[in-house]
Amino acid sequence: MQVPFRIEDAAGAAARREAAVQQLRDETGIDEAMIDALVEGFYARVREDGLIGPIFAARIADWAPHLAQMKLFWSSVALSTGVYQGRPMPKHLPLPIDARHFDRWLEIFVVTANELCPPVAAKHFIERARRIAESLELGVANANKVLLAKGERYVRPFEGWTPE
Ligand code: HEM
Repeated sequence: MQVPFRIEDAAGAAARREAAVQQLRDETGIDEAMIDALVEGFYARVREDGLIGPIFAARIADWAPHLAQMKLFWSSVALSTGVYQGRPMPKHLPLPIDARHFDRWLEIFVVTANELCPPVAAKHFIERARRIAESLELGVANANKVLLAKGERYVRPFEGWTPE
């Protein structure tokens, strides 16, 4: 039997989503200004980094749209606002990266989050960053025909390999 669509159901769902976002804001203290500062501060450091900076530099000519996307991404990830509509996985699969790059990415992220955010917010961001980094690393390994066991890291086999 088809259930008739009711306007008040949709309104109720939207209100519940809004309340859940508000609860996350209240619990973590995270807001758009904090996300802006984190994203700007993080990528300023990334661009200076000798290992991962060149990988970004080779692909991102105009940083403004990338930073804008990353602010939406972190709003969706940290506050469940749903404002990011992209798919990060396919963007990372062709990159010349492995465990060493993910470790450096996370190292910079942890330092930046701890510096710019209060402890509860930093912890919230960092937990999510770790989880996503792990899933991206699994995906990158898979794309290179390597199936990682739980907890195993992806290290590219060719020792002389350097990021382009
Ligand atoms: C080894 C570490 C990483 C490197 C070198 C890297 C590099 C890049 C590059 C070059 C792009 C732009 C790709 C393009 O537009 O074609 C990109 C996009 C993106 N990255 Fe990463 N990334 C890394 C790790 C991560 C992690 C751990 C996260 C999340 C926690 C992340 C989130 C994103 C997102 C959301 C986008 C796509 C934004 C969009 O929709 O346009 N990245 N990354």
